Amino acid sequence: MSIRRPLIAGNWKMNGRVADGAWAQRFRDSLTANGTDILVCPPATLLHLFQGLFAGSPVALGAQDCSPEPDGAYTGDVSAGMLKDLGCSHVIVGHSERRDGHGEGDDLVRRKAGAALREGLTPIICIGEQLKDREAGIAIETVLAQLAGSLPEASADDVVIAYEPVWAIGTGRSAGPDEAQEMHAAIRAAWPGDGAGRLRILYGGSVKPENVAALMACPDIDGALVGGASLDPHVFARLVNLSS
Ligand SMILES: O=C(CO)COP(=O)(O)O
Repeated sequence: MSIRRPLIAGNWKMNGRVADGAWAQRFRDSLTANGTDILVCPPATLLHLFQGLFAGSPVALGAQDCSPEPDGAYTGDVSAGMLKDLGCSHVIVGHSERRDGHGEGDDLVRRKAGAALREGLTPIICIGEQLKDREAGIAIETVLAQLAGSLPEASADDVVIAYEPVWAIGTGRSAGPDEAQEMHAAIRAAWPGDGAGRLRILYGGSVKPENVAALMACPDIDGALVGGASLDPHVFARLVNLSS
């Protein structure tokens, strides 16, 4: 069991319509009181709607990506300041679906995280190895190299790290608690400077109500970044309720 306050974050990815606003009330109605921080990251198109729906609730709002630049002539991009304006407290950066699908590298991820920090947002910096890296026995060094390249200068209180092994995302094949714990401990040990004990490290990749408790029982797993299982309000609430 982690000594840090748990954080469960839902990443809706490119899913959701305005008509899904009813999700918020169903989710809130299914939550039981507990000591877990809760974050929902809908697509950018729904942030304004969900800002209103989560007002006065324990559910925080996050975005799935941001520009590394401040406002300006960047067609199609969304700045960290715009996300702050919509009530976001967090933003995911460096998700593997952006690294692999959009060619984003560590340097860009670090600049995005820096832009988030400058606006007072908490970046959730995603790192994780491919299956070929794990099979080659270089999972830990691969992930620690990503961490070193993706991390802006920051206090451990101001960022969240999400370890998401690419082979576990959307596959139904979660890392086992021992595999995940080993990586989380390595990430914490590699944290530069002091404050490593305060750093929150989330696990992501096929987290479900059925496996969340075993993952959360690990000392260095402080929460989860949840994709598919966050789309159903009752399933996600059950997962949150089981996390602390
Ligand atoms: O990518 C993820 C969260 O960011 C994990 O997705 P799944 O939970 O659908 O495997």
